[in-house]
Amino acid sequence: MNNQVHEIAANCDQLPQRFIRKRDEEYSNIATADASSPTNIPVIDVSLLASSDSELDKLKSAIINWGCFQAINHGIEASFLDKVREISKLFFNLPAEEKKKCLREEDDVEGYGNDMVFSDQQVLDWTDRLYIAVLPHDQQKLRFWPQNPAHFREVVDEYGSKIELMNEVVLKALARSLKLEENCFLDQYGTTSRLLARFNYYPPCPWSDKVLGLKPHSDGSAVTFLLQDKDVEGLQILKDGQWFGVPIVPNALTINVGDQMEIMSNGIFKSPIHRVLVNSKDQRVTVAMFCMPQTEKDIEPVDGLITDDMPRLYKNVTFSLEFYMKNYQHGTRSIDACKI
Ligand SMILES: O=C(O)CCC(=O)C(=O)O
Ligand SMILES: [Fe+2]
Repeated sequence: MNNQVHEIAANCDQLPQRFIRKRDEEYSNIATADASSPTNIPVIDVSLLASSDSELDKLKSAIINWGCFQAINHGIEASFLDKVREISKLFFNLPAEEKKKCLREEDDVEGYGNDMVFSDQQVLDWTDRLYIAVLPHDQQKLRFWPQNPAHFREVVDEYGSKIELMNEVVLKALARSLKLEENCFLDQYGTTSRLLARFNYYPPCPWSDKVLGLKPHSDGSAVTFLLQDKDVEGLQILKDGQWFGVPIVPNALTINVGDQMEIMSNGIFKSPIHRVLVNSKDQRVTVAMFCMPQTEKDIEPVDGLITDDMPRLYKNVTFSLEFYMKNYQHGTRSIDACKI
C-alpha cells in the first residue's frame, strides 16, 4: 500500500516521480479558457423543474452543452450541507493512524486510501479519498466507515436519503425534457438506487502545476452530485476543446451526468470529461455522490430514443465499479468499451 498523499505532502521536499503529470497523455492540445472570463455553467432552479417548461428546456440544454449544471433551490438546507463538509474535514484532518482504521483492502475499491495501482507507468493523483457504498443499506461495509467523528454515519445516511430523493427529481426531469415517459430512466434503476460516496481530500501541493488532483475522466455513475469546497476551486470541465473552471456557487450542488446516463440516453446526454487542479497553499475537500442503477442490472438506451435517424449507439451493459476503475487508471474510458 502506498503512503497517503497527505503524509507525502507533509514529509517530502521533492515531488515523487509517480505524481508528475504526463501532459502528452492528457489532452495536451487542449487550451484552458481564459481564467478571467467567467464560466457560464448553467444555474438551474430545481424547485421549478416540476412546473416550468422553460426551466426544463434550460436543463436539457445545460446537459447537452455542458453535461452539468449548478443546482440551486434543491431543498437541502445550507446548514446541513455545512455539516457534510464538516464531517469530511474532521475525518481527513485526523491523525494518520486514526484514518487508517478505514484503510482500503488490497482488492477492494471501498475504504480510505489513494489510487489503486494497476501498472508502474500509472500517474498518481494528488488526492486521498474515502470511498463507501451508502445505498442500498444492506450493502454498506461498515468496517470502512469512520467511527470518528462520532456523527459521521448519521450525517452520511441522512445525506444519502436526501440525495436519493433529488436523484429521482433530476431523472424524471431529464426524461421529461426529452419528451419521454418520466420514469424511463428510473425504471432502469431496479427497486433501489445504488449510491456511492467519495470524499475527496486534496492536500496543498508546492508543485501544483506538475500534478493533478484527479486525471481527466468521466464518471461511471448515471448522475453525480458534487458538494464543492466552500472556498477553494479546482474542478475543470472539458467543453468544445477547452477546460473551463467550475465556479463555487454558494449552497449549490454541482450536478453532472455520468457514463450510464450517456448510455441510457443513447448519447444525447454526454458524460462530461473533467479533471481537478490542486492548490499550492490550501487544502480542498469535496464530496461526490454517485447515483446509479443496481450493480446486477443491465442498462441500455431507452427505446424511445432509438430511431432510423438515431440508431442505437451502445450495447446492453452491466457497469461494474471494477470495470470502471481499471479503465480510469489505464487512462481509457469505460464508455468507449460500451459502444456498438
Ligand atoms: O473534487 C472535485 O471537484 C471533483 C471530484 C470528481 O470528479 C470525482 O470524485 O469523480
Ligand atoms: Fe468525477
